[in-house]
Amino acid sequence: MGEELLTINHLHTAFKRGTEYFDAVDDVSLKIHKDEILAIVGESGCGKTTLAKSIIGLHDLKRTKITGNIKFQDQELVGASPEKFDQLRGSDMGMIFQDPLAALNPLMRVEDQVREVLDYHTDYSATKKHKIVLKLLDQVGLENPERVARQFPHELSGGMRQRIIIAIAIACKPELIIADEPTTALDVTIQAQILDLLRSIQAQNHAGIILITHDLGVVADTADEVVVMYAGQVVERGTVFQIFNHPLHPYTRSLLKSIPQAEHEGDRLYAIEGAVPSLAKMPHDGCRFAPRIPWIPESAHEKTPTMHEPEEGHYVLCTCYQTFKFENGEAV
Ligand SMILES: Nc1ncnc2c1ncn2[C@@H]1O[C@H](COP(=O)(O)OP(=O)(O)OP(=O)(O)O)[C@@H](O)[C@H]1O
Repeated sequence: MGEELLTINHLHTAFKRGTEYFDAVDDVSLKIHKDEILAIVGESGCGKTTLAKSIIGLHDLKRTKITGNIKFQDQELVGASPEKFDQLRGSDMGMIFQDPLAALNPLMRVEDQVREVLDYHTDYSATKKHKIVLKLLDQVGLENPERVARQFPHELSGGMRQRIIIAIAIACKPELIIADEPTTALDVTIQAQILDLLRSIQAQNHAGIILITHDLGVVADTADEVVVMYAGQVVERGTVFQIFNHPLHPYTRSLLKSIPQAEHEGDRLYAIEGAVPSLAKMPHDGCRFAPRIPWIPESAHEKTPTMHEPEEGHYVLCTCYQTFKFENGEAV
């Protein structure tokens, strides 16, 4: 494992609604190392994007309260100044978001958009920047970089646009890349290519990558470590092998069951009953997943759930992971 890159301890990110603050990220702790892809998974509304934005300093601090610690390299990011984040974003930290069209400027040619980040963070000559832009476009798998550099975003396919976003994100060789649903807007074949690209960038640049997704299917052969979030909390974390081969928390078990399987094509897809509670309705006591697994008796949950480590490096919140129900002879 590479050296530690980012360590988050007891992070709370709360949004102001009226006069009250509500935690969208509630006591999250995790670590990412260099050379590692850490996937953060969970349904929509579990707090994944809120967590990512806390790391890269994109919250409006007039309406958001962040407490706890985010240590990146040797710097504390909770409470860091906007200038500090401006300096980190694009240089030490790269970002890739879901919708490449929204992230690109429709009126600027590709070359100008990729070069912008070099203009901001380096004092290279124009010729050197031009060379770097072409090299980056080639590195992200775009054929004919000279031509692509002259094009506008609307002239490119969705997959090509996402490659441009990745080129911008890696332009300054960041130590940490945060990719928030980088493949959600793309079709399945392109999805696989973009994930391959992220993996090869990680291998070449030795970066740490945080891959945020609601889809456990994309995690299986991309990630090294997995963090499962539910209702603002980490409910399970472990290596990709542990999470896929020995999932513990009933939420993780349900997420895995809801991945479409080729051999069950045509069967009804498993869906987790109920929905993630909204911030205002978030229960503060007990296991937050309990209302969605009524078959697990109350006595199986902890009143105040704690993190357990039933096997080395594999963590799970609440004792309810020890209870299973059997459906068609299968434990769920
Ligand atoms: N700026 C904001 N102000 C108030 N509430 C917010 C804000 N951003 C997110 N929330 C709320 O915080 C909770 C977590 O949202 P978040 O977007 O982090 O979840 P997510 O897991 O990333 O979901 P998605 O995959 O849909 O982006 C949700 O209840 C959401 O409504």
